[in-house]
Amino acid sequence: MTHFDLAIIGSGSGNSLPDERFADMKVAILEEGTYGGTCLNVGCIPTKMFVYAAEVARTVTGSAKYGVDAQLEGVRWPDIVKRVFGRIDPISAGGERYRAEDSPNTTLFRGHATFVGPRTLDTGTGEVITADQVVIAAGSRPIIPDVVRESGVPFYTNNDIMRLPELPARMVIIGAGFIAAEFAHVFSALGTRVSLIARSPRLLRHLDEDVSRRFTDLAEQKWDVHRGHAVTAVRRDGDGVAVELEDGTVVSGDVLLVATGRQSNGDAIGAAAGGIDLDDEGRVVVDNFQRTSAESVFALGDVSSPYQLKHVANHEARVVQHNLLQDAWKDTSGLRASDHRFVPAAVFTDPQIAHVGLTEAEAREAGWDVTVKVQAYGDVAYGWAMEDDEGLCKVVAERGTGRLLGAHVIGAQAPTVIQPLIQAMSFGLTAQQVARGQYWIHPAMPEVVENALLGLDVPFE
Ligand SMILES: Cc1cc2nc3c(=O)[nH]c(=O)nc-3n(C[C@H](O)[C@H](O)[C@H](O)COP(=O)(O)OP(=O)(O)OC[C@H]3O[C@@H](n4cnc5c(N)ncnc54)[C@H](O)[C@@H]3O)c2cc1C
Ligand SMILES: NC(=O)c1ccc[n+]([C@@H]2O[C@H](COP(=O)([O-])OP(=O)(O)OC[C@H]3O[C@@H](n4cnc5c(N)ncnc54)[C@H](O)[C@@H]3O)[C@@H](O)[C@H]2O)c1
Repeated sequence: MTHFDLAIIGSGSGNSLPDERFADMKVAILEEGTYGGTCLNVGCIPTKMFVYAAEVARTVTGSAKYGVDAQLEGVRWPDIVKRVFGRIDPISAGGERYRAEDSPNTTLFRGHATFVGPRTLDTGTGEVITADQVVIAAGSRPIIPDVVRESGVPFYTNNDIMRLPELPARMVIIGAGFIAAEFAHVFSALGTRVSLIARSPRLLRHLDEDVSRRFTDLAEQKWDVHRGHAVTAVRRDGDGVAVELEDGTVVSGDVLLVATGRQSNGDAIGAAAGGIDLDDEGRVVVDNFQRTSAESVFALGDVSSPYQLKHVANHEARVVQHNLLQDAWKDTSGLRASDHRFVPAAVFTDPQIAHVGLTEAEAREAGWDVTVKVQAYGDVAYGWAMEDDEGLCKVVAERGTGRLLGAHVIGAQAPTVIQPLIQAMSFGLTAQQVARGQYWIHPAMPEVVENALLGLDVPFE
């Protein structure tokens, strides 16, 4: 049985752990799927490359209101796919080569890893290994509702939808969260008729209600949206698929995309044998230092985090990287802790959406004396330039003190527009300090943030 200093399950965020500080350690990386994990291969990066192409198409189809007449003559789907994966696949292959062939201290095991004892792993390749320290970075996988799985009808997830050989004429999407909203935008903008099935009355229902409502209204103008009903049956319909809802509606399409949430892979790593506790949802339980219940075993990213976001996985990886080099179970004084106070997220749909902190409802529920300002993109100069009648920036703060509690943006470049508010919250700046303690470039889009802050019920000089 080979012994390692460090074993890492998962080559997504786990791949970034061994840097020059680990050069003297004997490291094992265990990966069962495509090297580089979700974000690189089937998540953030390819989706945003498709989103960019979709936005180029939308710019053309929406140009007339600026007095520019243009027509979208066609979309070369195979070329779009080639552009995306022509860039990504070599990165994955290069990363794998680097670890497998060019890193003398690293051994790559290509199989499904499971704990068979404390810090003892069956690599899924016929070999069992032990390690002084283990990092579980095993990520998450799509949840497939029984009604879909048991139907036997072919369906796609984010794992394969981006490699369709041709652009489908009609697509049915089950789900109304991040992935559904992003792919609905991509395929619709490129010419597919998109039907979206939401079991809740609002799309992206976890977001602030003003944003979720605005998004739902706009989505209904572009897509065939069915809200508030569960799926009761899924069946083949010629070469395509028919999805039946509890109110009797039948929604048909050529392909079915399932986007109904993601489940931690913590349930598939033999956690009990490794002495690793899981929570009720199958996530690996970790403390602030990313330590699991098993001594010398850390976890990070989707396998243990409720956030399921790459910037969170990256942050936790930096924490684990530091803590691996300390005596983490004997002395916590030198350890780093993860900071989950203000985790932002963005949905790269149409329009883009970004948020950080509490929704208005959450802030009121938590007992804050809340002041809120909703500022329309269309009320600032850059919004005029864009003829924008969709976007808004909502800021939630404590009345009087100006303590920032949350920010919610829907509109062009929302993930960029919101960044000053993420920064302000992270560094403890008040609404007054952010609004009046700096210049805001005129007439740039962030003026929508400045005006939202100035509209709060807090004292400005
Ligand atoms: C379609 C989509 C779009 C997304 N877009 C964004 C975005 O725009 N911004 C953002 O912040 N986040 C986004 N995310 C979320 C982001 O991709 C994840 O939060 C992030 O990739 C998680 O990283 P990780 O390292 O925890 O897991 P992963 O990257 O999933 O890595 C886990 C690896 O472990 C391997 N593995 C699992 N179990 C085992 C085992 N037992 N043995 C061996 N190997 C194993 C898997 O094959 C995988 O390669 C998106 C996700 C999806 C699905
Ligand atoms: N831009 C980004 O940062 C980004 C993009 C994509 C994914 N992600 C991450 O990946 C995670 C997973 O994305 P997702 O969209 O699959 O999950 P999600 O949690 O965002 O949305 C799941 C959706 O599926 C619905 N749903 C669940 N079970 C259902 C069922 N049985 N029938 C019908 N509808 C059902 C839910 O009501 C919800 O609308 C996200 O939560 C996010 O953390 C992030």
